[in-house]
Amino acid sequence: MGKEKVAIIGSGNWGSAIAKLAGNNVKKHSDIFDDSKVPIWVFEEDFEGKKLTEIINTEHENKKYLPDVKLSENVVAVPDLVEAVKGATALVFVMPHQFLDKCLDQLEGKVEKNAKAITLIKGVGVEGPDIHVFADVIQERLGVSCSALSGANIANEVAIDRFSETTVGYRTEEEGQLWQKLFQTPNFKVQLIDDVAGVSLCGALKNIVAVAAGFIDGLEYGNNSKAAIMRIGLLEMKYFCQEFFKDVKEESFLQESAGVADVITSCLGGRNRKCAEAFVKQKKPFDELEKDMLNGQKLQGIHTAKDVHIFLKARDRLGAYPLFDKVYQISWEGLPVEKLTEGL
Ligand SMILES: NC(=O)c1ccc[n+]([C@@H]2O[C@H](COP(=O)([O-])OP(=O)(O)OC[C@H]3O[C@@H](n4cnc5c(N)ncnc54)[C@H](O)[C@@H]3O)[C@@H](O)[C@H]2O)c1
Ligand SMILES: O=P(O)(O)OC[C@H](O)CO
Repeated sequence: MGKEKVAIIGSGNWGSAIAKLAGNNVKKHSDIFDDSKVPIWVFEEDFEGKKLTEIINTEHENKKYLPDVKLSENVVAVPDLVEAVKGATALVFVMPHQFLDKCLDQLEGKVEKNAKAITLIKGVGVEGPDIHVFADVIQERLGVSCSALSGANIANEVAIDRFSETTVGYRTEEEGQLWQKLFQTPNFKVQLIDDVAGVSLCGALKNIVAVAAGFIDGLEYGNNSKAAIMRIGLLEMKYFCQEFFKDVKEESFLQESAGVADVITSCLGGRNRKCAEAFVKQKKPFDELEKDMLNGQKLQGIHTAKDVHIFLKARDRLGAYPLFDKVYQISWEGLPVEKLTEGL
């Protein structure tokens, strides 16, 4: 069997951080991976008068989305999506969830038959009463086995090698071990679990909880209130998974980084939290705050709150998830933020 050829699909804040790890690790495990080139698909744009791909390929740094972090020289920016995945057998999906569908439209029928994939995207796909995790969507649409990685992983901290953990929910143990080799470093510990849905859903739903935590910060209610939001949020995450995805594993919530640890880091330090605090304090809509505060990076939590609202409404189960619903009502329907804790 030939060596695995990696391609990274997405080059934002997390995509660039993970490209740094992967670019180094293919060299460390050159018996398994082709270490000559790790293509990273870049949605082309100009930055400071140059093409972003040109900056990445000459300065080995994504100056817009992950400044001051050097990427290994084998990480090569490619503006054409189909070109980026040509010949790749290990596909890493890591773009804001709102762009996945369009990418899959372009990739259908274009990936290697023996490829496998992993998604690092946090979100869910909803159509009325139907809900899907993205690992299943990618698997279905591209015909490749797709695992999921999620955890307490603020990209800027991982990128500068601060100790962190993450969880891979694998399809097969062998694939889990491959992804572990691609991402693990002495300071980025990759745990494996046979729970693609649990890992994926924790990553998506914690973003709703992080928005609620940001509202609490905006209201200046203090740490007891924030801890209560984290506890209630984690419980709603667990009930949701168990109600709608029967095979999720209990361990994913408390024993894995994808569960409780990601709730904590996101409620303390994430972008969803930060913008939700500003939503309360600056009284501006989220799309404006995203533009003002994130320099092109994207919020996931408010969109996931809307997706989950659509799904729960279609299933007539809104009443069972009051925190998720309050976040939706406040973010999208003008409910006063002071109502957040009422009835919880
Ligand atoms: N940043 C983090 O700390 C972090 C950590 C773990 C997981 N995640 C998850 O990883 C996923 C990707 O996040 P990120 O931080 O890499 O992205 P990001 O928030 O930095 O978003 C910017 C990216 O979106 C791309 N983009 C903008 N418009 C686009 C378009 N029309 N079509 C396609 N791409 C477009 C940009 O080119 C850029 O690559 C998200 O689901 C996020 O929740 C992020
Ligand atoms: O910055 P956020 O809120 O998108 O969260 C980033 C990561 O998901 C934290 O694990």
